Amino acid sequence: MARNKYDIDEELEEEFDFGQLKRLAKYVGPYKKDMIKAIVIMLLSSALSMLIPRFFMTIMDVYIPEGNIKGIVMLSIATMAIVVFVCASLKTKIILTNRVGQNVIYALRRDLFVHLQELPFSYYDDRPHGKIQVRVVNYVNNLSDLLSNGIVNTITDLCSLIFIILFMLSINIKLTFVCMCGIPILAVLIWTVKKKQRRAWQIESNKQSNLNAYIAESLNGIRVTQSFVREEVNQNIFNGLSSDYKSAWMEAVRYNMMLSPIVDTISVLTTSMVYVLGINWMIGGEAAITAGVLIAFTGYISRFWTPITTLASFYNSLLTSISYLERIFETIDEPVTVKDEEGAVDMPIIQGAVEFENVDFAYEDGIKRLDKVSFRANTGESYAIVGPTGAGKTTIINLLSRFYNIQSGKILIDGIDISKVTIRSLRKQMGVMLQDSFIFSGTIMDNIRYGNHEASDEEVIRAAQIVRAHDFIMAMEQGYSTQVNERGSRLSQGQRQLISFARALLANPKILILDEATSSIDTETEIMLQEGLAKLLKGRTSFIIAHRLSTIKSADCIMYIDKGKIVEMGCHEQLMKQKGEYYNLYLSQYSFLA
Ligand SMILES: Nc1ncnc2c1ncn2[C@@H]1O[C@H](COP(=O)(O)OP(=O)(O)OP(=O)(O)O)[C@@H](O)[C@H]1O
Repeated sequence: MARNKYDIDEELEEEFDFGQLKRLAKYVGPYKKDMIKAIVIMLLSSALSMLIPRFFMTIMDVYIPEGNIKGIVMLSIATMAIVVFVCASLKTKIILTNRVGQNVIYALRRDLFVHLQELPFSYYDDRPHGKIQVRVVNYVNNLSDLLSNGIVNTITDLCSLIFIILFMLSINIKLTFVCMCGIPILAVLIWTVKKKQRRAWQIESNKQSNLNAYIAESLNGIRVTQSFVREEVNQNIFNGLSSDYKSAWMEAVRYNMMLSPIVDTISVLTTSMVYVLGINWMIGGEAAITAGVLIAFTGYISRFWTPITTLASFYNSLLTSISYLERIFETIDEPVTVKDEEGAVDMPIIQGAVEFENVDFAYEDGIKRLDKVSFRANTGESYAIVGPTGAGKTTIINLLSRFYNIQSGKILIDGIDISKVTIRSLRKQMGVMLQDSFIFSGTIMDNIRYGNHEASDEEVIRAAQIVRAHDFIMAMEQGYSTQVNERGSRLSQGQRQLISFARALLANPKILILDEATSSIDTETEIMLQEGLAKLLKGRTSFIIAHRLSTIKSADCIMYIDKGKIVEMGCHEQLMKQKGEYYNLYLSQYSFLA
């Protein structure tokens, strides 16, 4: 039930939020020393390189007329030494800034991932996974340039600009003002496109997110796509999203591209003005303007526009990055709605008594999926939950593990309200096998051990034996060390279920929850599995959801759920005598025996 589908854009923030940059600065904080080192080295190199045009001026106006060869050689050597120093400092800066950039990206990505691990089911119910993934991978990557070069370059370029202006002023004030007269024009142009440019990058990030969401969805559903021969339809949807992304990117880049030619044009115009006016003033007999002054000025003008061009491109990448940062921090700020309450204590060792007291629950506001559900499950007994599709069976067990918060009522384990204990201590004592028997990439041994990472190989094998998975695992080329793919595409559906079953058992839980655990397992294996389970379930409270009633006939108690309410409750014999909903369901499955 995705509120935010691949073809629905995410909301865009109106205002340019400088707070995002402040937050980013906190990530850079730990690497202050490296940043300062890089800035100092670059400032030094920039200050030294400012001397070069001055050297040329001295050579032209003083040493050449004087015929001072020694002076010319000395200044040439000094120029070469400065060039070597500039190259070495550039290399050091690249190493330092890349280190800082990559460390910050690492920390941001880590925080995102850690937070994503904490977000409740409801967050994932509402979003396509592709839109989440694009934030962790692409958006964070896109910050790389801003972080690795942007910050240091901006500071050093700003300082260089100040140095250059000071040096130019010290040579000739009039020519300096001629050179600077293009800056207000540039500032007005940047200000004019700023809003549109920012919006264009926000739209680009939205379109990228949509495309990613669709790719992820299509890959997950590729089997269904191919079996229903939907490739062409999907191709059209993909083309649409891809071309939206392309157009959004072109539009955003158009603004970025505008800046560089504008800077170049202004730079060429002001440089020409410096030459034309400078030469005119020199010919007109202005003593302060000599050939050396004009040559030195030429050197400074080219340097003057270089930092302005880099600052302009930094401004571009800042606008791009802000739109990504907004999404990244939005995810990190997403509230963890299912979390430990203040003062929550660890759940003591669970005995297994479970009680629902008038529990109401809705996934979406106003649509109740459980309505005043109340029942009591005794320690060590097995409870089956049956009922029509969509009745609320999975919802009940989702609430027992506190995957969602309930709206009203109470859920108690051993008399303790589960909302008052830490989630970790609660879930660690439960063995849950969800309908989705997810298999992770890795070995079969790793997959079973997911239920308890401290379990020994023997314990893993023992769990697999109980659920009758051992034989098929041993028949595979490398037994428990066989590599399986994500989602377990090398395994049959039944084999995947057996592996997740073993995983749930390995947690050695006091409360075991099985949601359609055996729906894809053949009857013969299931009968064998039931024998093993009967022994294993002793002393544990279990909740078993099953559509196949043979699986749950022997449960101590069966609850029949319909439309979010418990309609009937009792053991198989009692419910059969009652001749109600359970009886009808049973007859519908076994009428051939009658
Ligand atoms: N994440 C969700 N967001 C919104 N509605 C949901 C969500 N999950 C389930 N529902 C709705 O809640 C109701 C109960 O769903 P639930 O999964 O508990 O049914 P179930 O009895 O386990 O069904 P089945 O036998 O098909 O597994 C259904 O109507 C379903 O559409």
